[in-house]
Amino acid sequence: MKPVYREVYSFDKKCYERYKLTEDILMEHAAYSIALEIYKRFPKFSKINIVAGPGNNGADGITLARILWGDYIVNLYLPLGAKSNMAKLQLERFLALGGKVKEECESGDVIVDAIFGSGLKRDLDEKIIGFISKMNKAKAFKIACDIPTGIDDKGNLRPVAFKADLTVTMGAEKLALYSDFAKDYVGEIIRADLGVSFNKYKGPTKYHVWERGDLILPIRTTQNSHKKSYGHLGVLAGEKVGAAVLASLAAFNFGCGVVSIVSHREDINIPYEIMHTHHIENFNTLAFGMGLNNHFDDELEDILIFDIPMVIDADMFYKEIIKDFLKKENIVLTPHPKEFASLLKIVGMGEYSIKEIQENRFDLAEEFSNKYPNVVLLLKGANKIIAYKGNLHIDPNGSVALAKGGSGDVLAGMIASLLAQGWHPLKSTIHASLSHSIAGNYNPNYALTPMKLIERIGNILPS
Ligand SMILES: NC(=O)C1=CN([C@@H]2O[C@H](COP(=O)(O)OP(=O)(O)OC[C@H]3O[C@@H](n4cnc5c(N)ncnc54)[C@H](O)[C@@H]3O)[C@@H](O)[C@H]2O)[C@@H](O)CC1
Ligand SMILES: [K+]
Repeated sequence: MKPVYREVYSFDKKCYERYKLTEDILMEHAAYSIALEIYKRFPKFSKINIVAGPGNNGADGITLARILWGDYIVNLYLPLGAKSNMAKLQLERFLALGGKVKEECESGDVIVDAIFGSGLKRDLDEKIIGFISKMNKAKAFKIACDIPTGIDDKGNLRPVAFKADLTVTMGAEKLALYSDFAKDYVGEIIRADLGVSFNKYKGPTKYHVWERGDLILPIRTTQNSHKKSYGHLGVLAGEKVGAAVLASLAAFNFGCGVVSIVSHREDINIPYEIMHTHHIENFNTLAFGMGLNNHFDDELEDILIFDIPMVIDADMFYKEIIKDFLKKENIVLTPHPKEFASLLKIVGMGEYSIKEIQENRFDLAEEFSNKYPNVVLLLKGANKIIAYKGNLHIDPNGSVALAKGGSGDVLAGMIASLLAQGWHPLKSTIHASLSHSIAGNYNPNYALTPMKLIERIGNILPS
């Protein structure tokens, strides 16, 4: 698990005021850390094109040009000139070394984007959009300095962005790098230290990114146990029975001891390993909402009274009674953006389009979590956001292979499975999400079906 931040200005300030470092020292480290990646990856005299902007992101780029000059063929471009004091100073140093500023773009082995960083405040103008589109089309390895130009501090595109293979981010990782929009632009992310260790640089945060190595699986450790030691999950099946079947199979494959489908219908096909009942019985966990429609509407009041963990999904986010479930403990919600919009409307937190939800995912998830601190919210997306007690946990490990009907039912089943096995709701949600993401990295990425995904849950290797 690694910490990420909305902004790092306060940490830079700490470096200046408390640690007595200067902007010059920080910048030297910033540029050197990009140089190091180039030295590691490209032979001397490769052609490095650096496009630098007018501010200090640009100044990082000009500093890099100076460091590489003599070892590489360096082409420096300044489409907007050098305006900040540091940019001017770095340019002076570069020119003193014999460096030249180029006018016409040339092809190269590497393109470094140092146009705008954390100072991006408004949409890019036509000139820069043209530049970025040319840079994106170039057949070169693409490195973004701090953050790809065009991604703002919320992680939104303004309106286009540099498409990096590698982002070297300065000081600490920014939350914006983990927005759904940023996922196609950041490439590999490397953090650069700026003259003090990360431990001395960083501060407390409410934002955490979870990595593959953090995964905990429900490995059984006690031989003297039986099926009920691993919980009995009930999944309510409504109109679309398939959704409940997928959730049930996922839960069973992820370690739950017994899984039952509750359905009022007789005529449904249920896999052999899943039990079938007509009534809610002695379950220790319940999952419902997927494919439900109005099938259990008369019983939701009774379900409210059960004091067991519950995973609530899909159709439940369109029902007023959801408000009462939010008052309970041990509740996990798993909406996709459209369902989240409906949920926010029902609880009186505003009316949002799906686009607005996506542009404000972090803010809205955090706001919801502050209002309902005891509920675990998992907001689906390219990078899943898990919110609990006002903290955000981000799972960026998933892939586009998961963008398919049924993936969400599998995820809900996996979370319910860990709840049934006695795990805390937050821990259940984080590790089910990570497992879902890891199992969902599939080649070819168009061919992952929910049944294959369920099969793969059983093949994740413990780290
Ligand atoms: N503060 C520090 O101590 C350090 C800063 N560093 C670098 O400095 C960067 C931040 O520098 P700046 O604050 O100068 O900001 P930028 O270099 O990102 O932006 C420069 C200026 O461009 C203007 N601008 C914003 N959006 C624009 C748009 N769409 N079109 C045209 N102009 C626009 C703004 O006036 C802004 O101040 C970081 O991203 C990082 O790369 C690093 O050198 C490390 C140390
Ligand atoms: K940049």
